[in-house]
Amino acid sequence: MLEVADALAEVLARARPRSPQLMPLEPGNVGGVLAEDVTADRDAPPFDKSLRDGYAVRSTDRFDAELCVVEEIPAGVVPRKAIGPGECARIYTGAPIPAGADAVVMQEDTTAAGDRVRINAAPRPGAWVFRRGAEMRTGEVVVAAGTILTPAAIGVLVGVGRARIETHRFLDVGVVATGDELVGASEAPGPGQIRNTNGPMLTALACQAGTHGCDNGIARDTRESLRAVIGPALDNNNVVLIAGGVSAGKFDLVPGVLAELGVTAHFHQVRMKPGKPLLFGTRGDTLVFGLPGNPVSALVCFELFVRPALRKMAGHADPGPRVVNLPLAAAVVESNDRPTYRPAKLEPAAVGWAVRPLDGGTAPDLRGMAPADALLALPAGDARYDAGTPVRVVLIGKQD
Ligand SMILES: Nc1nc2c(c(=O)[nH]1)N[C@H]1C(S)=C(S)[C@@H](COP(=O)(O)OP(=O)(O)OC[C@H]3O[C@@H](n4cnc5c(N)ncnc54)[C@H](O)[C@@H]3O)O[C@H]1N2
Ligand code: MOO
Repeated sequence: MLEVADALAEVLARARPRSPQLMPLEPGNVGGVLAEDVTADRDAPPFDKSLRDGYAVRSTDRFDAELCVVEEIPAGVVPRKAIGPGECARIYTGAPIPAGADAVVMQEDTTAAGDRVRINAAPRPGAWVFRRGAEMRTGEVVVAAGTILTPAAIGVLVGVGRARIETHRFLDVGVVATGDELVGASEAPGPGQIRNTNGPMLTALACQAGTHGCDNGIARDTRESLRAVIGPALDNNNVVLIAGGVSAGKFDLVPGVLAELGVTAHFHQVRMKPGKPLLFGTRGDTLVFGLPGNPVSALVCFELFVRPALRKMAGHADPGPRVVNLPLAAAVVESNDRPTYRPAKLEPAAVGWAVRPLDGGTAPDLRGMAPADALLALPAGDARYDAGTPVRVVLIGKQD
């Protein structure tokens, strides 16, 4: 059986970044990855700019007498007069500094008297002036290829006049839930039935990972039904997530149906708990994950294998998962023959952060997983970990 690290390497080796595409720059690009170097089309700020409401002055002036206010300069207005000795201009935040002036005195540090003003605190040269080009110079690369499109990066791109950018193509991710026992959210489960939580949950995970996640509904535990739902999902998506029907039972038909549909399986089973039955395959460039049906197992497999694959395909240099060492906020007792992942929550500690194990969250217990923002990654074996012990923690959900 494959170890988690080897299984992840196998997945990542087959998850190739998507080709770049010119796209309209929109707020919805947030979380994507820029695929080109973007340069500044002009200096920013484009002129020496006031950072305060106050008076533009000559820092070398004498401030023992009142200065004469020769002009008022709101933001958006071009100054017309140069400031000479004994003169100043009324100026507002964002307005261009007039010629001759080299500093701004905040209005709180002045006493106005008609068209004259007394400066109560002499400024240093350059005080409250944001120099032309201090943020960026014309032609300079301001957002490099590979940069994650944070809201601020989107603002910078808009600031240099970009209406379109090259980014990696969005991924289409199709989700298929399998099982005769499943009914939809609005239906009342009959005897032996449960609601389909995996479909919506995995679709939400795919959307959270910045893809077009699409819930393709429920396939029943027959070859015909599985083929009818999984076949089109394979045709129409870059990644297909199938939940359930991948372990050892008589009705676990997914591996056989995937083979019939032309999917090559690269591994089936990983030494981990939960999530052991995970199947990974490909058909052409399409990645296929046969996720275990237990909802927590499906979620853990998504975080450890699917999210990194989606990140790599979307152009992220670091596919993750992000693993940190943190002290436990409470003791944990674990006994297992496989490396184990348990739901946990990060919390501030006296110094830095700690990780608190959550109750429940075993393979079928999705409720216990719902508040988690991390997984404790505990090695196989019997052990008690006291509060304060550093443990490996996998951060889950959206990281950037
Ligand atoms: N003899 C063995 N039995 C099992 C093994 C094994 O190795 N040998 N593995 C166990 C492990 S570990 C897991 S995890 C499960 C996974 O089984 P499957 O992937 O085949 O999933 P199912 O049997 O279809 O379902 C398991 C469980 O999850 C519920 N389920 C399924 N789909 C959904 C859904 N969309 N929403 C909510 N809940 C769902 C299903 O009703 C079952 O209770 O197998 C163990 N068995
Ligand atoms: O390993 Mo399974 O995924 O525990 O329930």
